[in-house]
Amino acid sequence: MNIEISKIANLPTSYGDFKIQSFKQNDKEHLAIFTYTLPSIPTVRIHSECLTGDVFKSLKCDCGEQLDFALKQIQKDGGMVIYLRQEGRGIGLFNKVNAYSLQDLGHDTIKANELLGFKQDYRDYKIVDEILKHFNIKKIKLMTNNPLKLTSLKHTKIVKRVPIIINSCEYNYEYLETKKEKMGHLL
Ligand SMILES: Nc1nc2c(ncn2[C@@H]2O[C@H](COP(=O)(O)OP(=O)(O)OP(=O)(O)O)[C@@H](O)[C@H]2O)c(=O)[nH]1
Ligand SMILES: [Zn+2]
Repeated sequence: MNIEISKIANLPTSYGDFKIQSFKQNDKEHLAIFTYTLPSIPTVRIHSECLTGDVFKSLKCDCGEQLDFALKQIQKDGGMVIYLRQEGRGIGLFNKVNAYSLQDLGHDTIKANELLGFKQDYRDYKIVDEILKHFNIKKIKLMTNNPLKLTSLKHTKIVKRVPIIINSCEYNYEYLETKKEKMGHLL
């Protein structure tokens, strides 16, 4: 895998002080955001980009609140957010907006993808192993509810799953139900 690795920079945030490093794979510029001190078994959040949720605080999904939860918890416990540029479960922002438009007509998140000719999920997590190897991290506590993520790492041992549960609201209720019933999320 051909990866370009940036220098490390300080990233002071409203959550506290982090460091940031970018890992460039083809045209994707992924990020590791990590605490100054990393425990021997750090808490890691693998977060897939969701511009609408992460930046604009959309209530259609739980991404923004999950990122908020992860940054708070990781600032406290020590660890890393690996921010993967796999917007819309890999279909990209433009297609996700088209999928949202179909969801406005009553289709769920999976059906909307299918109506556009896409599978439900295109993400892959190989780069995560490479990023963790770069930091010499061999064991992690993984913050997720997604069972696919728990089996996605080949070089890193997940010693514990840390649930990341966000309260549902009227706008994301169906999305969370679909994740639980059709995608097997541990909610
Ligand atoms: N195609 C599509 N992508 C979506 C939709 N809602 C959120 N996403 C994307 O889904 C990704 C987040 O996936 P989730 O299933 O919410 O969570 P996860 O990362 O699989 O699992 P957790 O680790 O438990 O959070 C991000 O890339 C979002 O942009 C949607 O309705 N359609
Ligand atoms: Zn989202």
